[in-house]
Amino acid sequence: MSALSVSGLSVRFGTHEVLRDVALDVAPSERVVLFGPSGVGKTVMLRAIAGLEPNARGRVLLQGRDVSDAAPEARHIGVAFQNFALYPHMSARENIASPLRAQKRDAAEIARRVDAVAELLRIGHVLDHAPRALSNGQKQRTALARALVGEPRLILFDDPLRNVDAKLRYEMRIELPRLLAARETASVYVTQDFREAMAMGERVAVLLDGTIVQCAPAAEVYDNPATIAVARLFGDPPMNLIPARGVAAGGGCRVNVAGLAFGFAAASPAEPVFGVRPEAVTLHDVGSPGRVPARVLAVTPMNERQIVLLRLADGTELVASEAAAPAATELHVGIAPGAGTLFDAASGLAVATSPVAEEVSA
Ligand SMILES: Nc1ncnc2c1ncn2[C@@H]1O[C@H](COP(=O)(O)OP(=O)(O)OP(=O)(O)O)[C@@H](O)[C@H]1O
Repeated sequence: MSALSVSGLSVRFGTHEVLRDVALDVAPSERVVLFGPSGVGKTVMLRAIAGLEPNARGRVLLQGRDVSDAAPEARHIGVAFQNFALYPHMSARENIASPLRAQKRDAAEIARRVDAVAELLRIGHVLDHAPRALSNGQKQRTALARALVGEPRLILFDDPLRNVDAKLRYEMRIELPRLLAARETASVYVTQDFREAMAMGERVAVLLDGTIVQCAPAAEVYDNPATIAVARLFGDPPMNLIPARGVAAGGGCRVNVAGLAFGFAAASPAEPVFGVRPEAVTLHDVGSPGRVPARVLAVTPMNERQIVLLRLADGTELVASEAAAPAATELHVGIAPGAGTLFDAASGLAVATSPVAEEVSA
């Protein structure tokens, strides 16, 4: 039975429809990332699941139990927000204990569980501090401890690492999935950072224009984005999107992309666009069939990689991601075998993946 099952979720503020008939299922212990650009409705969706959004319509089931009309405290969901949301007048210990007090647990049990979760998150030594006397990292850990302490079956994370430094973010990307797995806790984790989505989510749900346009394992969203909009958002540098020409061939189509040709097992859309990740663009010193001449326009270092901007003979610009900067400025470009997605510019949808490279006929 799903840890969380959302269906028909709609939220409207006046004439602004933020969410439209959204559905999402989260399996027990599963980590799902809710990914999307700023203002798309990620926080609104979490608030609706938690019972904090009065404008929400639709059904929310937790372990099969319909909580659509239940008050937030009756849902037993852990929540961690990006701004920590600690009570300023309470110590870290009292903050962490607050969900247990709301559940009317006895004092001995509260003390035991707070100590255990504080030890897990390495904040045992600051439990008596007020939030203003905690570092940002300690505040974040206190907020996480509060979300975990009631041992909820589901935790909602609203971009919890947005306001913390790079070191803590890195630590938490490793620690948090371990912690959630050890406690068999399902989670919905909001972020607009695709790297965080890749690190935190077993599946990524991409929210755009009021609906979830793709919900799939993180690597699949990266390799095979369902729409051009997802391809533009998910990845940095983003996928190359190159207008192409397509003709029917065999049972599928043959697509010409800046002097290269690929066969896809689908009919050609009227306005084909060939998408390819920068990592799948290969650079070579010598030409051969399946390669086209290119000139290096710029090389920019990015996270240990070199981002190479290229111009092909027909004027197409393409980005490659390389381990080292190319030595020459005139070189030859190919596409890794099987890489590439065919999109339809008219609908914005992906229509085929896994192309077969073909010889270019004159
Ligand atoms: N109470 C409200 N009344 C009116 N509009 C609201 C209300 N709450 C949210 N909105 C609007 O709903 C939209 C979605 O907001 P939301 O905070 O969910 O975005 P988000 O995807 O979480 O963005 P970010 O990543 O920047 O946090 C925004 O346009 C916001 O202005």
